[in-house]
Amino acid sequence: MKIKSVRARVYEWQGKTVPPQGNFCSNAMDLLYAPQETMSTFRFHSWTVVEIETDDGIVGLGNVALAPRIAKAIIDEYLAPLVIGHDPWDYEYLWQRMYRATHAWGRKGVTMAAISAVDLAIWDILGKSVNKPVFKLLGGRTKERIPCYYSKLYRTDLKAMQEEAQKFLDQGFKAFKMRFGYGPAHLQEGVRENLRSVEAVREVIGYDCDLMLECYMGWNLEYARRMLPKLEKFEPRWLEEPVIADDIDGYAELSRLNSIPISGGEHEFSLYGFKQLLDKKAVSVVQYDTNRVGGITAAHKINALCEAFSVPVIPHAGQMHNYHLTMSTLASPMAEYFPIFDVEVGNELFWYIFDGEPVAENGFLQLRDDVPGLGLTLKTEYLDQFRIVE
Ligand SMILES: O=C(O)C(=O)C[C@@H](O)CO
Ligand SMILES: [Mg+2]
Repeated sequence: MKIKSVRARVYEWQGKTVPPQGNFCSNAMDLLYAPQETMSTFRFHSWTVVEIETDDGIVGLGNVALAPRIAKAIIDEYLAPLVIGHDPWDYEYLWQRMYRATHAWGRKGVTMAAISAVDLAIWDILGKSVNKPVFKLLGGRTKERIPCYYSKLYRTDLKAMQEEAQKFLDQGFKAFKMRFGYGPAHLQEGVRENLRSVEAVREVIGYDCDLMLECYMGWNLEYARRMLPKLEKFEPRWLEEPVIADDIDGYAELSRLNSIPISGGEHEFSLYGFKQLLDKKAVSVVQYDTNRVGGITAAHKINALCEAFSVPVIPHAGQMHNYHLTMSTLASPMAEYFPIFDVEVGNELFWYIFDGEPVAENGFLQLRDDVPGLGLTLKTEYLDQFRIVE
């Protein structure tokens, strides 16, 4: 079997968009002085879809959601020629070809995300070629089904957040992730607002459920140091990305305080990036995303590393490309789950592009044994609401 063609297309959402409310999520731009801009950078309304076809007619599907037009250009210009004509079963060799050929200017960020998309499509081909779901090629079923946590609860008014939490508590979720709306620029008033929001959500879900707190890199080390003791009483399962991804020493320092488990990794890349995080004991939970970190070839290795460090892997975003690794990895106890909503920030966009994503039931996800590959197909229902860049 040989790879015959690689096609990368960008799906750009043109349909109805719900404007995010309030200070919906702190983020790295918050430390700058123009707050209206900080929110406008926070959108993920397009996606790159990669289809790789083999000479025996199998089509594998991969995807990447970081800087989609740039990712497409990297795939078209650099990565496709490196894999065309090769046997997809030589996936490690192909991965190293892509990684090493782009190493001078790639390594992290959008290049690694583009490599991830090609690698995902290759793994989809492998599964389809032997009629097995990808998780069966990675170690098989380590759990009957995958526990997942509800991930939305953007910072709007507290009543609305409470109603949202109640609705999904009633649907059987036992774990929730909420977003902080405020950071250092919002001074003491923002500190109070942040605490109020956690209190409001805890009031609804109680203390028998897990609660995760997302900063999305919108704090700094000093602010995080001040916030940790104030948050302890709410018993968070983890505090996520309190500082920018490059401040690994900052993560390590916060982790050493032994106050609240610190999580991170959704903006880290490659086996080496995670080795650094683990060596420095920077995080208590690893959150790579397979469509950023280097695809399944890289994520599978990172899982082994995390197992050896006894650090759980709970990938960013959920979605099929991550669920197969979670299912096949004992070190991965749970998945993130973006619920189906109208398009807002864009975390929900994959529901509009793909068919085959499992819907959570009572806080659990199931993968089917009888669907080969990654289990996704392209949806046609919303096609007229996307601009497709060929
Ligand atoms: O789901 C997460 O962990 C994210 O960081 C998603 C991002 O959109 C912030 O909510
Ligand atoms: Mg996050």
